[in-house]
Amino acid sequence: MNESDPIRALIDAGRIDEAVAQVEDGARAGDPASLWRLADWRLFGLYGPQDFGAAHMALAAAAAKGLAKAGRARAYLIAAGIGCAPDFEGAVAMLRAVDDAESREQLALLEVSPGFSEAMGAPRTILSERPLIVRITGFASAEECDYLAMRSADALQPALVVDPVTGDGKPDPVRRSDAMSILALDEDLVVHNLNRRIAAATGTSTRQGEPLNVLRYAPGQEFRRHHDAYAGVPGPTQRILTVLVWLNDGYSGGETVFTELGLRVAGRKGDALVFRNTLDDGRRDERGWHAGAPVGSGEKWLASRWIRAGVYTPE
Ligand SMILES: O=C(O)CCC(=O)C(=O)O
Ligand SMILES: [Fe+2]
Repeated sequence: MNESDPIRALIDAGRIDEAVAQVEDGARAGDPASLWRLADWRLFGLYGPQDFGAAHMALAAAAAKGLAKAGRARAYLIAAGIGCAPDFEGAVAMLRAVDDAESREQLALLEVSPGFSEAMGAPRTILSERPLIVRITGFASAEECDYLAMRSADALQPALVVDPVTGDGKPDPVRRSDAMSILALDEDLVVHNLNRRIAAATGTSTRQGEPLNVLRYAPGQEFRRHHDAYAGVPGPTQRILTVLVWLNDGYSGGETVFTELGLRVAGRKGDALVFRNTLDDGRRDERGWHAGAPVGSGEKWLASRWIRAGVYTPE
């Protein structure tokens, strides 16, 4: 029995109709916690249909009652264009209106982070023409890098690889690091701003990106030689591009090594590496095999985003 959360307790007991009725009654009465729960259910289509409009309305009502996290969540939906046209400036204005400690932190970070258009102006070095491998200097601000590492630290788990047969994640000696993914609805405006920049730098849409991963390699940990694209038939799920953002300095080893090209790249905090995994016809480019070399001393922190040929996060 879940004493602290009676709705959860009803659901766990299989009394779904009662739980739904209580949440709907609470929402109608303007109870912020019920509105928040209803928004979550409508966003994910739990205990009723997926309905982004209803989620927006519930979040707006909860925010009007003073629930700051509802205002922040709605700002993210507006930035990402979930249930509405994307409007980054409108989302920033909404965040400003929320004015709690977390929204102020996000706004301060947005102030010191490169914007969407500045992504195109950052200095680029072409490390390889085919496959295309480009290093972008100063892609992320130091503050953004610290923020990503800080907000991911608690959620880091041993990294998994996708089992090609079952599609499930499983531990594998290929990948020895800790990792976490920032799923779409856990994004905030700071993360979304980075994802927008990644989209701009690769000429893709944010919807093509898989969730941003944050990786932490301890001494001796590595990501052994692998390919980010799938070997099979090209299609919308193919991972056409990868973007890595180095989140820290101060470790030895840990270079990103393109084994077929004899190319070793040592990252600097805030720099990004963009590489194409596929040929023009969408098949895997066999020259794109790569590894994260073992870290010697210190910890290596990295953000990575795999970008698909088609939409990954549907609206
Ligand atoms: O850690 C690295 O340098 C490589 C990471 C990588 O290959 C990936 O995340 O797909
Ligand atoms: Fe990779």
